[in-house]
Amino acid sequence: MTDAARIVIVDDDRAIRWVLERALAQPDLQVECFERADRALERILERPPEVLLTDIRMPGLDGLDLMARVRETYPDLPVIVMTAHSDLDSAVASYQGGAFEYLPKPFDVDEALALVRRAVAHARERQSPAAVPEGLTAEIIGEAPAMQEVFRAIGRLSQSHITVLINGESGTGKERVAQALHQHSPRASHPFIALNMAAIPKDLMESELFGHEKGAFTGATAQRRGRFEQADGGTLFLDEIGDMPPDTQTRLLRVLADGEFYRVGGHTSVKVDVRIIAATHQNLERLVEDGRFREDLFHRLNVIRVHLPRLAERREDIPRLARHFLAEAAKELDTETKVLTKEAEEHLTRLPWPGNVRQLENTCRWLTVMASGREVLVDDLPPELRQREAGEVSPGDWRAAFRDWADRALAAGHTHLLEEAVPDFEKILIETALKHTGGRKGEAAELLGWGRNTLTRKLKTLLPALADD
Ligand SMILES: Nc1ncnc2c1ncn2[C@@H]1O[C@H](COP(=O)(O)OP(=O)(O)OP(=O)(O)O)[C@@H](O)[C@H]1O
Repeated sequence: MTDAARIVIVDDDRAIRWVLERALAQPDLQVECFERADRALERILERPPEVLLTDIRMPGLDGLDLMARVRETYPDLPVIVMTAHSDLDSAVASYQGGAFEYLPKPFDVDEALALVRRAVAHARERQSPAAVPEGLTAEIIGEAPAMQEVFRAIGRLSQSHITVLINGESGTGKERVAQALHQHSPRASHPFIALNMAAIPKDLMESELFGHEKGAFTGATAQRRGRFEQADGGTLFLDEIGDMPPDTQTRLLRVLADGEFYRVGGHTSVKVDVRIIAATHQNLERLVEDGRFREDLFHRLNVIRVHLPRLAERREDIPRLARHFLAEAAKELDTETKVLTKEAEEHLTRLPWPGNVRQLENTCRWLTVMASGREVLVDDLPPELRQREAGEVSPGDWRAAFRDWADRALAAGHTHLLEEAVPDFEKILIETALKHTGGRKGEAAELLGWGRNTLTRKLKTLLPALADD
């Protein structure tokens, strides 16, 4: 078993500290409470915990200052903020890019415990490579020929500082390969910093990459080092590079050419030595053709290309990957490791896996929690995976695709998702029902389970071309 995870709690309210200390009194957690943020900061700098839980409003150093200070030294330390909603925006802005969770007050103790456990798992997954023995963070499973090709590339590139562009669908392991490239490079003892372009609001991107000076914009209360500076001597992994806005592309190109840049609002240039590994699931050539990605930047990044195959193109790896993820999930949840029956393993091997390795990993985590016995049967699989054979579209597929859409939309900063999704959802059902009834609306309403009047009303707003006037 791994050591107990250390959690630091900061709140000036004694009652909250008391409740949390009891809620988190678990064998796998070790809690330290602080009434004042300055004391907590001293402790954190002396010995960083796995997770920090902090209130925002406190006398003296407040939660925002505390996060800013912690972030300078431990940019990836997961922070859980306990606060009323009104303070959330400033909290997010001050910890932008770091792992961040939000626990609205008043909270439920089970919810707090679940959130802390998730943050611990996250912290352990992302522990800085420098602190973890080599090989452990980037173990890549792959015996399929397509993966052997990837390993050969990692080997060939191991002594180099060259820029690499990794291509592959979401969840195929691009970040993992980037980590492996870093760990097997001469830069291994320096930081590996990962940044996902799709997850950062556009207006914060430049400050995230290049840092800012105090007073550069509203909210810039202190000077901040950007990811480029943090990665000095090491590797900067730019995920979803296709989502980088044009202005930032221009700036990045200049940095790559000159090796120096200015912090936002700064007048002194900063010199860095950073290796770039970029990744995308998009077709960058097409983005260049469409004028959405700078051609010169594309050529700078596209020096060596590594392609990660979809999981469905390396099915032979599925059993080993599944065993590995089941063992990992058991360790993480401190429970026994589930074992797949031959039938379940064969079934998993035939599925289409649109979410690739990440979907398989999540499925294994799900099974570890949900399967009733130690042996996993086909019937234990989540319902949407039970029936599905490769290439066949089952009624459950849309849920996975839909979940994926919601994930991406949120990661890209969309809000009001229901307003976006519900009309499309209804439109698709109406169109399909009408197709089945040859356009007869009364019957279509029945198929949908609506009254005729409801359908008429919906058609007017959603599909005016089909509405009666
Ligand atoms: N070959 C592999 N062996 C073991 N674990 C893997 C492998 N490939 C991927 N994983 C795991 O699967 C998950 C998804 O991988 P990763 O985050 O690297 O994918 P990605 O292609 O960067 O995804 P995205 O484009 O969505 O960010 C991670 O938890 C990673 O550790």
